[in-house]
Amino acid sequence: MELDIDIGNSFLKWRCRDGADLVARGQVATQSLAGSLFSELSGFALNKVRIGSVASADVDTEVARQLKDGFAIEPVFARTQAHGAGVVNSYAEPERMGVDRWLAMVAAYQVSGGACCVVDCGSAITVDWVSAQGVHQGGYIIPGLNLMQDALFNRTAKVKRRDAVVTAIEPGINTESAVQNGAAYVLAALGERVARECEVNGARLFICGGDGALFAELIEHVECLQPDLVLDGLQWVCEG
Ligand SMILES: Nc1ncnc2c1ncn2[C@@H]1O[C@H](COP(=O)(O)OP(=O)(O)OP(=O)(O)O)[C@@H](O)[C@H]1O
Ligand SMILES: CC(C)(CO)[C@@H](O)C(=O)NCCC(=O)O
Ligand SMILES: [K+]
Repeated sequence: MELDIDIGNSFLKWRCRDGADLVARGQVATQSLAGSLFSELSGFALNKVRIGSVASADVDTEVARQLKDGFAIEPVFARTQAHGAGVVNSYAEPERMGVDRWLAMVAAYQVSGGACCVVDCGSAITVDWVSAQGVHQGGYIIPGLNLMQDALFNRTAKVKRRDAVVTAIEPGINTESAVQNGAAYVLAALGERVARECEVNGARLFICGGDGALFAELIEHVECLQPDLVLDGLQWVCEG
């Protein structure tokens, strides 16, 4: 059985498979990893554990410790490459690129076999462009929906966080809805631009991340949702 783990700044996501069959999956806040992370898997024999992490070294150490104690296995940590699985990185210092971006790009290119764009709507929103030849054209790193709102709550005197409202795209009629819908509006505008550029460039769009479903709905491209893109990339980057 193989366990794949994607550790982001907000959440750790994991998926355990036996061949092509899904055994179990889960998600836990990155801030609260103490305790037992993979209790559903206790008693199972894990043959392989692959991790892609953009969290702190302390977080990685804690996850590795739990895997060693619970399953007597050493995980393989994926690293961002200069090139691999048909994709060439644009960074002069590839190790500085978040491995989640690299994993998602590699998985997207493996699926599309042509030009593609990955939008990962997590703690941060990242947009990455890959050419038909697999060359990374570059990307964008943008504060995610929560971070956009936190910036306002933390850096203004009168915009205060109160109860969250249901996110919608309409102009807000109080502070809460103006802030929350403002973030959704930015996301929708970004999405419209990305979708247009995908059409012009003949690039296939891939959407993932905690706010990926919202993003896909806002731009009416739910067929582009690939929630496991980062996890999917692990098999290529750890074995390619
Ligand atoms: N139940 C939820 N609780 C908290 N955030 C949520 C929830 N559902 C969706 N989100 C959104 O999902 C985002 C986190 O998504 P995701 O798990 O993909 O991020 P991450 O991989 O941890 O982040 P990153 O890779 O950018 O460090 C949050 O910023 C928030 O906007
Ligand atoms: C941008 C995030 C936080 C998105 O998860 C992650 O990919 C990261 O920490 N990247 C490092 C900086 C970079 O990718 O250039
Ligand atoms: K992520």
